[in-house]
Amino acid sequence: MGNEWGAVVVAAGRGTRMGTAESKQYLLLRDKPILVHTLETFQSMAEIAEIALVVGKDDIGRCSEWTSRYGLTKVRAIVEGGRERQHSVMRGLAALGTDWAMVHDGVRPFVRASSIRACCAAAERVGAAVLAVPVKDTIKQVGPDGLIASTPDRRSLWAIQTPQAFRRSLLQEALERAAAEGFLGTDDAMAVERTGAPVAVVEGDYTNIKITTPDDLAWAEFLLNRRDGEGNGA
Ligand SMILES: Nc1ccn([C@@H]2O[C@H](COP(=O)(O)OP(=O)(O)OP(=O)(O)O)[C@@H](O)[C@H]2O)c(=O)n1
Ligand SMILES: C[C@](O)(CO)[C@H](O)COP(=O)(O)O
Repeated sequence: MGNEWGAVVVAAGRGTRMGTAESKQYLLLRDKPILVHTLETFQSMAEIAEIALVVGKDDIGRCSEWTSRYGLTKVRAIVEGGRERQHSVMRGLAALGTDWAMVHDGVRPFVRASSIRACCAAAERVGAAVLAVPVKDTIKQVGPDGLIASTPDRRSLWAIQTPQAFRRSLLQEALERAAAEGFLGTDDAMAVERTGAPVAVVEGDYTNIKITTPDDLAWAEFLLNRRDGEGNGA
């Protein structure tokens, strides 16, 4: 990781699967909102020059207040998100000034600094890289009839996480092309993959969970206590 990096942290989702009145990225994990835990890891890394935070329009005010309260000086822009995650990423990217950009979910507070570094280093070699872990379960493709259609070879299956790291121009052009062609991906790499450019997969770890459903909150408390005993992997 030899270049200066910017990070887009997307947190403009509504958290419908969590089912809480408060959006999940603002739920307290011990003493601080989940989003603040996430931002602190990026803030702490010398290689990261700036952060573009993407949130809902009505949350810009409180996020701005938190950046002061928690010393998140690298948050250079807080921008309003879009309808889908991909739209939010595009808006965040437009607010970054660096030639290298990574995208991270605001609801993945347990990513390790060492994993971020490994992902960015791979992107510097290949142009694009994502963090991921090998799947542990057997995965089936299931048809609309509820019957198994196929069983892909597990050795080639990885569960994809964030951050996803890119030469900024590569991601920007890929996202613009996806938008022009009406393509919506569930992660950032998908836009790049469809241009034919290579994307490296970097093994991360299973604790980099995306807080998605209520069960994940108990797991998050456990991981936070454990991390306090270990440091954040810097
Ligand atoms: N229009 C959107 C949708 C999602 N996200 C962000 O993308 C990340 C991953 O999305 P997900 O876990 O699916 O979050 P939500 O969309 O909030 O959840 P749900 O799908 O349950 O509504 C989250 O940090 C979320 O805030 C975003 O910035 N803009
Ligand atoms: C980008 C991502 O976190 C990779 O696992 C995931 O695809 C986001 O998907 P979601 O549908 O927004 O949860």
